[in-house]
Amino acid sequence: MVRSKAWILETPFHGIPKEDDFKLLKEDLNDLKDGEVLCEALYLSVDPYMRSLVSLGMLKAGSPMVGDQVAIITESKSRDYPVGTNVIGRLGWRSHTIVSDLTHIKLLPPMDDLPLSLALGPMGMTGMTAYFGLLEILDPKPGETVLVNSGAGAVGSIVGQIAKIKGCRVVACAGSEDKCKWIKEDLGFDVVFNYKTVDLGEALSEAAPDGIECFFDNVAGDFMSTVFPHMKLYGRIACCGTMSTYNAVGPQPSGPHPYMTIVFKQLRLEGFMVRRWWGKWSPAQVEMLQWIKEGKIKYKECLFHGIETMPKGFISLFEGSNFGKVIIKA
Ligand SMILES: NC(=O)C1=CN([C@@H]2O[C@H](COP(=O)(O)OP(=O)(O)OC[C@H]3O[C@@H](n4cnc5c(N)ncnc54)[C@H](OP(=O)(O)O)[C@@H]3O)[C@@H](O)[C@H]2O)C=CC1
Ligand SMILES: CCCCCC(=O)/C=C/[C@@H]1[C@@H](C/C=C\CCCC(=O)O)[C@@H](O)C[C@H]1O
Repeated sequence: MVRSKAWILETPFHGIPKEDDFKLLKEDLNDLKDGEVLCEALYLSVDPYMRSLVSLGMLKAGSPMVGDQVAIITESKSRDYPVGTNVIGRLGWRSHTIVSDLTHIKLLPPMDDLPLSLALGPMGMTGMTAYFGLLEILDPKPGETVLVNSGAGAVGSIVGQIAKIKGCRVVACAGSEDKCKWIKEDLGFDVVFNYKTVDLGEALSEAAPDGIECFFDNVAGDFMSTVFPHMKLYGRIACCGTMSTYNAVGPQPSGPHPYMTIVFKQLRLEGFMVRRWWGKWSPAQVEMLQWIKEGKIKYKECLFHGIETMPKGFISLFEGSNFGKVIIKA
């Protein structure tokens, strides 16, 4: 008999999630039926969207926490997935899972000798978000200025590096001096500032006196409103996420938004969900693997140890204490 540990949402979040909002349950799993496999989590992902699922009413009190994990098959009654196979799947915040519908798991992308956890970071959902959000939505040209916020995060750090590969000038910001040092010195972004300690408008005027062609926005809210006047004519904005609003309590802030600037500068804003390019993930992963092996894409992981630490890892995303991709090693 296998005992699984599984996190549920006990109390819907109010503001920034708290450890008390979660509850860890223990469940005895049944024996496998024909066609089923038993997955044991190796690495689990925590991501900002999990917070927004509560605001959207998609996660309620008592719901199992959702999310991707890299797992190993430890028991199998399926020929397609023998014992020892590594897989990735949206299996939730749980240590062991019986999978009956095998479309819920997939083989990992080819990763050579890279750590398996990268299938949740640069080789996985966050890396693909950076890849497609930048290349498909913004389509930056060599010499153009690309601005990215949350620049030391899982998505932002990859956005900036791909923009550098494409010959762009990268302006990025992050919320601590350590993060700024990493993205400036190790990742080679051109202009970096700590948005918490500067006047954002002044920092942008200084960083991009001729204006910004491409803005990859992970934050939205006042940050985005402040950026509009610094955009160039026909500037492009990829709306990737809204870190500044996920923990908002009550009605969402309504502005001010410089709408006239959007019209006058003929800006293009486009929201996206990375699954739009699901069919193109494989070649993108091949290119990402190559860039990582060539040292053109560097990555940082913020590792938490033990499934018990999942709420802590998740909360770190909203405290800004994470560096790169937050991963829980089971
Ligand atoms: N559209 C899509 O398909 C996808 C969108 N996303 C979005 O991409 C964004 C980045 O995700 P991800 O890279 O995983 O997360 P990160 O690794 O960037 O972690 C979140 C970071 O956001 C910053 N932050 C936290 N709270 C605030 C706040 N109130 N205002 C401004 N910044 C804040 C912190 O960095 P700092 O120290 O710089 O403040 C924190 O470290 C999110 O908005 C996410 O929802 C992610 C995946 C897919
Ligand atoms: C729901 C707000 C999402 C904010 C941006 C973001 O981080 C998106 C991440 C997606 C995530 C979406 C999960 C559920 C969305 C709601 C249901 C649905 O339409 O499927 C997950 O799919 C990985 C990222 O693509």
